[in-house]
Amino acid sequence: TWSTRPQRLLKAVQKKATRGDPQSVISAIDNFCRHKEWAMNVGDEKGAILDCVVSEVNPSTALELGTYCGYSTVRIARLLPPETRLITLEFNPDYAVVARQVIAWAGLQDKVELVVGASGDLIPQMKQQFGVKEFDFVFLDHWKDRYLLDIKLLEECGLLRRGTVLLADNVICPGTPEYLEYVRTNPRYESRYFKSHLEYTKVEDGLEKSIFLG
Ligand SMILES: CCc1ncnc2c1ncn2[C@@H]1O[C@H](/C=C/CNC(=O)c2cc(-c3ccc(F)cc3)cc(O)c2O)[C@@H](O)[C@H]1O
Ligand SMILES: [Mg+2]
Repeated sequence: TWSTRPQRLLKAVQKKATRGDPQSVISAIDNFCRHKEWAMNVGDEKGAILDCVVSEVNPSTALELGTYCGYSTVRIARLLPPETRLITLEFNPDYAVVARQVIAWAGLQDKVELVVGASGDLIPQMKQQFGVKEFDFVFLDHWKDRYLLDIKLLEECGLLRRGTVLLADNVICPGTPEYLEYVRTNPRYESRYFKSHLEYTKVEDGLEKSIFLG
């Protein structure tokens, strides 16, 4: 039976990275995607911007929409202080199986709660089932036509507070026009574009950082 790209990415991590060393996991994935097979991880260039924003926010509770192979999960979780946690939502069980092993290889499983399911179903459960009061930071990197729906849902569920930072990947490529329009025109958000490139390419892409004003 043929392996999938996420399974081949995981093999590269287990071969090249050191257990318990998140940076070596990040480097192994970036090398695999740059030299072997492109994959839709946020990558090293946009990843450095992600690192800066996460470090600046220093979130107690963070949410990631779209785990995929766990690359950005590792990038975020490695920066979180003890007793803080990252909840990451992934609806493809096969991707979740790979991501759990990538996160474990990095030694970050105690900081990360990977939940298998659709964001639209899981976000309304965050308070009751997952004991979340509110999120300090949200990274959006799932289906691009879900970004706007899901931040409206987060608003409705009272999961955003004054100062919550939303960081959205791929606002140029593949693009998230409705989301961009909303966060840039809605007075309840203060938005800023970080110009970068599509992971592992020279194509323009960028991250949109939006602060919820309450
Ligand atoms: C139902 C809501 C919901 N709930 C929970 N999990 C969900 C979900 N909807 C999706 N997922 C999971 O998230 C991941 C999908 C991510 C989607 N990402 C891109 O499409 C993308 C594409 C390019 C690109 C491709 C080709 C090009 F030529 C250029 C650019 C670059 C990028 O950085 C990209 O992120 C998968 O794990 C899904 O299972
Ligand atoms: Mg992306």
